[in-house]
Amino acid sequence: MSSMFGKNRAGNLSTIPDKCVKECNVAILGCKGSGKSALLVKFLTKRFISEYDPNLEDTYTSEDIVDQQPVILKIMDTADQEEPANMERYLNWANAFLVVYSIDNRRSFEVCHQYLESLCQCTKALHQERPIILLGNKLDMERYRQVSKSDGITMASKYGCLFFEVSACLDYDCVQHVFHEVVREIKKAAKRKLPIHPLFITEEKPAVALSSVTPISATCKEMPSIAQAKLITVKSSRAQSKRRAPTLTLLKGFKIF
Ligand SMILES: Nc1nc2c(ncn2[C@@H]2O[C@H](COP(=O)(O)OP(=O)(O)OP(=O)(O)O)[C@@H](O)[C@H]2O)c(=O)[nH]1
Repeated sequence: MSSMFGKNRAGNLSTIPDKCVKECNVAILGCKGSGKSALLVKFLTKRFISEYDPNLEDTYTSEDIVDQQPVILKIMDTADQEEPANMERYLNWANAFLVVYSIDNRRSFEVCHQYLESLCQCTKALHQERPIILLGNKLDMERYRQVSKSDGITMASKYGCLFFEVSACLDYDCVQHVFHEVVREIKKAAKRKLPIHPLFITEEKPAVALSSVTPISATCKEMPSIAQAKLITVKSSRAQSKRRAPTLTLLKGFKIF
């Protein structure tokens, strides 16, 4: 059933105008400590946190406006231990991926290589496209940089991803821009009539996916069975044209004020 659903959705995408693209599921991948949670919290609240429980996987929902169109962003903060695991599970759920490394940690960059390789292999096998953005985090740690910007660009080019460098603890606008780019990329993929939906749908059904700054263009991509992932809805004040960050309880068990 889920498989059929996936195919049907894919088939209908060509007839779906931009304004109907309402929902997208984004999985944030990357090794421990790369700053996935911090980036997500920054996007949701404009704040930077440094405390977290690294072992929990959660999914958050944010209502936002991208290019004057409302969108529901569901974002999964994954918690792989050391290396890519359970890629199928992610591929079954996500419309797009943010693959994160820390510019001051070479190992985290190498793990991204594994993620990108896995994602591309899976999406190729499934003949599907999932937008991917390669994201170098902790730009504020420039003086400890172990991964050059050109290394990031090269890897992104290789896998047909967009590429950005940001800092979760600095400028909010840059972080927001990345998430909005994901939405634009998903929209572009939908316009190209590519099947950006999961082949297997669980309770977490992406309605229609969505997703351009910078560099390189996207090529490969594809999805998780959000097993027991906790879903937390954050009614973003941004969606209501207010710039106040909401108070919410989320992120791996921590309270953010
Ligand atoms: N200097 C700096 N530190 C950051 C930044 N982003 C995250 N951190 C710190 O890096 C550490 C790991 O951040 P997390 O957001 O928990 O990383 P994660 O990828 O979610 O890690 P796991 O939860 O273990 O998967 C924390 O101490 C954060 O405070 C950043 O942009 N700059």
